[in-house]
Amino acid sequence: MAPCALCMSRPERPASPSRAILRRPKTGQAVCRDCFFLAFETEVHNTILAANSGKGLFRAGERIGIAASGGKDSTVLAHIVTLLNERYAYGLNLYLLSIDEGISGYRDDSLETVKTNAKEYKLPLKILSYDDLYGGWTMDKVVKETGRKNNCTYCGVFRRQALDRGGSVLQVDHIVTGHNADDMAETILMNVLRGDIARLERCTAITTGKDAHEEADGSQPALPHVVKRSKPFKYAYEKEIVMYAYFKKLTYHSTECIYSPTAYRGHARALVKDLESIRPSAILDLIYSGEAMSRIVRPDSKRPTQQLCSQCSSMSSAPVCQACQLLNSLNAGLASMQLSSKN
Ligand SMILES: Nc1ncnc2c1ncn2[C@@H]1O[C@H](COP(=O)(O)OP(=O)(O)OP(=O)(O)O)[C@@H](O)[C@H]1O
Repeated sequence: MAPCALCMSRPERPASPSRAILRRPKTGQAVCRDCFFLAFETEVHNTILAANSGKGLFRAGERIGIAASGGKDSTVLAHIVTLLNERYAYGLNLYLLSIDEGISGYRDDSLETVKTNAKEYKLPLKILSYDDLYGGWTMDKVVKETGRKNNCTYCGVFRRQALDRGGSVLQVDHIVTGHNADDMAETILMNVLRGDIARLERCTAITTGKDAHEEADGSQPALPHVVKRSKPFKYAYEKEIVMYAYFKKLTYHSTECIYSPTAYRGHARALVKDLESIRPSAILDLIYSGEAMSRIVRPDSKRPTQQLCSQCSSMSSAPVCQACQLLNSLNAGLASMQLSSKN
């Protein structure tokens, strides 16, 4: 390959620049390994600094739970947040938080990877399981009961709540997830295709839950503390995350979930990948379009009032939270009927 484009573009251009060993999927530049690492890390750092209208993603002293599944995205996330926290002295206290959904032959293996990562990065790890949290309803049992059609709905709703509960156990202020630019583009596309424009604000935001329950005068209401969620990889391409993990030789689990993806998300994913192969900027363009559309619809969209779930006391937009509604239908043996009547 040619000389590294980034070495060549430096003001103190080296006499013998390194040879490029890869072409960046995001920019098309041919770069050497070290410049790729630095560019990728710096872009994530810049995303962190610029987030939330320039206020930044983190505050010094925050306790951060890194949602770690053992897959490529969250493994690279744990590596990079640890590295940037040291390099730029963010002053964060980092923890790994994993949810065992009870998917044998998949999550049990990937959690072993998280345990290895916890040792490698010297981070405390907390694992919570659906089995314990949801009265024995592991995903293996849910799938037996409901079939393969709606299983991702159960898993997604349960995981969201499980991460919140894990956040409370660890007393973290903030959970970061490994959702990447491809995930964002997919979700935006799905919401647009469903005509669900009101959801764009939430799905394009880098941080959700932030100050969501703060009163207009700045005082805090009597509701419990809401753990913020952020996506530092919002603009990071999946292909670059994979390359980073590969060239850094990070330990991660590379098997796809045996129950995913759902048909609709699978089609959206395939469409995004097709568009990316024709025009790599399609992923970022979709995100920018989603952000722009969400700014336009924001004045009309009403946020549902938050309250405590009457069953489990977690935050909810309805008297009974979605996780408890799903759990109730499972316990009553009505699971497949209720979800299919909604679809
Ligand atoms: N079981 C889990 N425990 C903790 N965090 C999870 C778990 N599953 C998913 N997450 C978090 O949600 C993010 C997105 O999950 P999803 O299943 O969509 O991702 P993925 O693209 O396969 O990510 P990864 O490569 O990190 O597994 C993950 O990067 C991780 O931060």
